[in-house]
Amino acid sequence: MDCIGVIGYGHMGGMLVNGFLSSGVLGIDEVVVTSKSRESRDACAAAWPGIGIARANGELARRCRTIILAVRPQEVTEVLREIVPLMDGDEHIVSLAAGIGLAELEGLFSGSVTRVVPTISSTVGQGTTLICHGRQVGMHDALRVEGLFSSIGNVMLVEEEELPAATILSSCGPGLLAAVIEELADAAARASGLSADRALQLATETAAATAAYLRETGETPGDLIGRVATGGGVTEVGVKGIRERLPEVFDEAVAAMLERYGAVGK
Ligand SMILES: NC(=O)C1=CN([C@@H]2O[C@H](COP(=O)(O)OP(=O)(O)OC[C@H]3O[C@@H](n4cnc5c(N)ncnc54)[C@H](O)[C@@H]3O)[C@@H](O)[C@H]2O)C=CC1
Ligand SMILES: O=C(O)[C@@H]1CCC=N1
Repeated sequence: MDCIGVIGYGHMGGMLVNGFLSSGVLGIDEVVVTSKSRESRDACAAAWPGIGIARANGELARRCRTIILAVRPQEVTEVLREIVPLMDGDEHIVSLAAGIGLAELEGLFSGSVTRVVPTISSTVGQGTTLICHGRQVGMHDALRVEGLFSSIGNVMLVEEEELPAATILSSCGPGLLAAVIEELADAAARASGLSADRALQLATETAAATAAYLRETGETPGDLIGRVATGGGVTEVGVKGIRERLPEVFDEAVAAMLERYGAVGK
């Protein structure tokens, strides 16, 4: 059987297994998992009774044609060196590792390789998975991977040179926006008698509602600000301060992330 193997059952590996099985795109007998930590293997077996848990990465590689590497970037080389000698060569390696390029992956496995960048928001069926196929990937394998990830959210095909910036937006983005939501809520709570819990509840709901508004109306953020900020009113003084200071903050954050992106896994 053409099983899907998932090496690493951490945040991403766990999310993908849950998503693929919950959506029904894969059956329980079509997934094999390995993970270094005993706790995560036990958690997987408990969450999905009957799922294949391989004793070693090599065993998984012998059983599966599509192999998803959901280990940290610094662990990718070790895992590929371990499994490639045991593989036939017609497998499809799907790497989630941020910052590890196709050339590096193809240097370790000369067959079909795809880079995929999921997002934690696919836990709730939202957000966009980025997909970048290597030159060796045939139509059948490409469509299979795109179909798998479509079951947990949107997918976008990207060129490899677009991946760093696209990753920051789509995949790091939930972390960045969560920090913004937290800071906004904390500032409001500090300045008032509103409890921290209620401030966070309001800020979170407002973020979700604002994204829904922009998505559904097609308005730009500038259009929306124009509707909210009554002339001489409250919003405009806040937006003015943010527009003066945020570009520098975000330019620095993006520059730091791009620098780290180029160094991760080295
Ligand atoms: N967390 C995120 O939102 C995103 C992460 N990624 C990428 O996904 C990959 C995984 O990230 P996370 O799930 O956050 O990491 P994590 O640290 O939560 O999970 C890594 C898993 O790999 C296992 N592992 C480590 N060495 C292993 C080995 N030799 N054999 C088998 N299993 C091994 C660990 O036990 C752990 O379960 C990374 O390469 C990351 O760049 C990509 C997009 C988003
Ligand atoms: O922070 C990270 O390195 C991973 C890759 C993209 C999102 N999370």
